[in-house]
Amino acid sequence: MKKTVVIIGLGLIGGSLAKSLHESKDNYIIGCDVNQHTLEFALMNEMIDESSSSLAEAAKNADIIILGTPITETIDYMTQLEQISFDHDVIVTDVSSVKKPVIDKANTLTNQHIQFIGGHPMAGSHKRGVTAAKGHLFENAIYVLSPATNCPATAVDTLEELLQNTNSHMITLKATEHDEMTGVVSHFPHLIASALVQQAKKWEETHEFIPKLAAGGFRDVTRIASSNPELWQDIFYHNKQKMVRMIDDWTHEMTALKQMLQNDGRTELTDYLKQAKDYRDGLGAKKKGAIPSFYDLYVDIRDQTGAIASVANLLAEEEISITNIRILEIREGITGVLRLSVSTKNEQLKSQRILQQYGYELMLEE
Ligand SMILES: NC(=O)c1ccc[n+]([C@@H]2O[C@H](COP(=O)([O-])OP(=O)(O)OC[C@H]3O[C@@H](n4cnc5c(N)ncnc54)[C@H](O)[C@@H]3O)[C@@H](O)[C@H]2O)c1
Ligand SMILES: O=C(O)C(=O)C[C@]1(C(=O)O)C=C[C@@H](O)C=C1
Repeated sequence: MKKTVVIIGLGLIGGSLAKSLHESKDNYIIGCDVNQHTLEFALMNEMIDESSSSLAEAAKNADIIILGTPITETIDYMTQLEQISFDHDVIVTDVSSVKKPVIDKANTLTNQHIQFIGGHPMAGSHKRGVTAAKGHLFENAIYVLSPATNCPATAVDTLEELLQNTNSHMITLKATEHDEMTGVVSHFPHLIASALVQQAKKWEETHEFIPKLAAGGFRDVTRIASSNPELWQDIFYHNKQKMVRMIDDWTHEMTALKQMLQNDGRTELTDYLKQAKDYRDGLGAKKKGAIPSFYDLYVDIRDQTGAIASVANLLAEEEISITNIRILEIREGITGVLRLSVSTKNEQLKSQRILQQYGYELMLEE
């Protein structure tokens, strides 16, 4: 029997979920959003079967409700859902980047029909809104689930079954450990990226050529500073204790680096950089466990029309599937670097052989 899935908030994440869930004919998707254009876009692009402006109406018939809204709105919606008289059990999940405040709220709900499971797909982008949504956004990504205290295991099974459509890897984490870990590898880096951009902006006051020198390195490390400011202040706010602790850690780290420089500690500094490099290089090399492997190739390409398509076509002809593609640096008139990711070592080596045959210069990274 078809499952009725209500998605509230059809932006980048809610819209991407709508797209991937709608691909299965087993789901009937009802979309709700404060933005009328978003609903029209979602209907027109067949991301949803029906739109609704009434949460109560839509929720009544739902088997599963997904809150795809910013965290503060998600918590408000949980209060509203609590008031609805359901005549059957309904699974409610969210996609918020911070889990503790959401799970704390879920644990206070007394509506016996609500089975709450916190959710967080670990994929996204600096873009926002329904037009940025992609059906394959969560492919190979980690999807964290954090069930509320009284949530039955059968509800988790049902949600996992639904989310199979996303082709993500689901893992269960406690809210606090989730927030600590995402604090380190997601939230804090966003804060630092914005701080780096602010620093460059200040230096530009006395060095106006700075933006022209901002090449691959600066662009790589600050891409996420282009994310939605309202959304990110909400994430920082809801994870503020962890953020404050990480700012202290960071200050300590910077002080240590400052001392190395002031003391001419070149060996110490090399060791520090080497340790960081080894750890960073090892991130993609996990052979087992929940984190999928990615094998990267860095290909030199020229700044000319069709350069990327040529590389992609050569690999497609050999049925090598590219799991990620990124231009790291292209400057007018000279070569740039294309980073391609594939899923296995074999595919990486095969890609290397094919591209070298066609004269491409490249480098491999595991
Ligand atoms: N952006 C990311 O990379 C990312 C990744 C994983 C999880 N998340 C989480 O996903 C959630 C949504 O983020 P996003 O990036 O999709 O944002 P977004 O701005 O792209 O989408 C939010 C959507 O919610 C709608 N909305 C806002 N308030 C609403 C309300 N009161 N009622 C109904 N609709 C409302 C907006 O109109 C918009 O369509 C956040 O909780 C965020 O923490 C974001
Ligand atoms: O790729 C990006 O731009 C993201 O910021 C995605 C990202 C991340 O930090 O990795 C951002 C927030 C999330 O909650 C999950 C994923």
